[in-house]
Amino acid sequence: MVKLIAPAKVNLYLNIGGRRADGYHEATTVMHALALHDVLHMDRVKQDEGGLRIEVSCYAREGIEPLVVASEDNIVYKAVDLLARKIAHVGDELISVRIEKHIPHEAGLGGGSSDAAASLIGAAKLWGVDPESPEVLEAASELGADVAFFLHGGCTCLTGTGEVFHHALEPMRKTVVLVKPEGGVSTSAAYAAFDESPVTIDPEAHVRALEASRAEEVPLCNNLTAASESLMPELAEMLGWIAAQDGVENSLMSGSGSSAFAICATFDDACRIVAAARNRGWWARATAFSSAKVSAIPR
Ligand SMILES: C[C@](O)(CO)[C@H](O)COP(=O)(O)OP(=O)(O)OC[C@H]1O[C@@H](n2ccc(N)nc2=O)[C@H](O)[C@@H]1O
Ligand SMILES: Nc1ncnc2c1ncn2[C@@H]1O[C@H](COP(=O)(O)OP(=O)(O)OP(=O)(O)O)[C@@H](O)[C@H]1O
Repeated sequence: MVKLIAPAKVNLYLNIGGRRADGYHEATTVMHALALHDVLHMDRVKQDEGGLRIEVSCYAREGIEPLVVASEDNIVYKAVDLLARKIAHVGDELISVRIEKHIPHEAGLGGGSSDAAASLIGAAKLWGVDPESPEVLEAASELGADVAFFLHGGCTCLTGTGEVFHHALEPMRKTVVLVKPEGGVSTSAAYAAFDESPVTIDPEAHVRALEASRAEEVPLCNNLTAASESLMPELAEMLGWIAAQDGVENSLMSGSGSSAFAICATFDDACRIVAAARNRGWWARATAFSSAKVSAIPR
C-alpha cells in the first residue's frame, strides 16, 4: 500500500502564445504549489489470471462538488495504464486507487493533473521503478500539459506547452485565499475562446517572469482571463470582488479558471474573506503557498 499527497497549484504567470499544428498552444508559466492536496491510496493485489487490472474510485471531501467520472475515464487510470505500457510491466494483478478529493475540479487548480503525477510516483514505487526514470517523465508529459509540474512542485517556471522545466524559483511564504463560483471552466473551451480573441502580455512583464528567481518577483498575469470570462460571466464579477477586499495584496484567475487566488496580508484577513465569499454562495478556503511536490507519505 502506498499513500500519496497530490498538491494543488496556481499559475502566478500564464502567457499563452500561438496555436501549434497539434492543436496545443505555446505557453510560458510560473506555477506555485499550495498547501491544499488530494490524497491517494494505492494498493497492489496479486490475482490468479487476467493480466493487469486497474480500478479507480473518487470521494469528494470538505464539501467540494463530487467528480462523476468512470474509473477508466479517470486520468489516474490512464496514468497507471500508460506507465505499465512504457515499462512493459506484465503480471496478473489489481492496482486499486482510492482518491480523496479536496481540490475542486475544472477550477484551474490542476487537481486531475496532480492526481495523475502522484499515481505515476505511486505505481513506480509499487513496481520498483525509479520515480525519476525517463518512462515516468515521458508519461507525465504525454498525460497533459500540467502533469510534469507536479513532479517538480514548489515554484517552477515552465515553457513548451507548459510541460518543459525552465527553472525553479524560491517559493513564497504567504497566505492565499481560493474562491470559485459554482461550476467550472473546461480547459479546452477556454483555449478555443482564446483563439477567437487572443490577448498578449506586455513583453517587459514577460522578461521579468522569465528572469525571476523568487516567487515574489513574478508579475501576476494571465492572458486566458478574458477567454474564461467570456465562457462564465460570473468570473468577472468574482475577480473584481476579490481584488477589492481589504487585506488582498494581489489576485488573479488561476489557469483557465474558474477559481481565483488572492495573496493576503494576514491569516485573519484570509479567514474574513473566505467567510464573506461563502456568504455570496462561492466555494472558498484559506491556504498557503507551499514547496511541496507529489510524494509518498512515509508509513
Ligand atoms: C491552463 C493550464 O492549466 C495552465 O497551467 C494548462 O495550460 C492546461 O493544462 P492541462 O489541464 O494539463 O491541459 P491538457 O489536459 O494537457 O489539455 C486540455 C486541452 O487544453 C488545450 N491546451 C492545453 C495546454 C496548452 N498548452 N495548449 C492547449 O491548447 C488543448 O485543447 C487540450 O486538449
Ligand atoms: N482524478 C481527477 N481529478 C479531477 N478531474 C479529473 C480526474 N480524472 C479525470 N478528470 C476530468 O478532468 C477534468 C478537469 O480536471 P482538473 O480538475 O484537473 O481541471 P482543472 O482544474 O481545469 O485543472 P488544470 O489547471 O490542470 O486545467 C474534470 O472535469 C474531469 O472530467
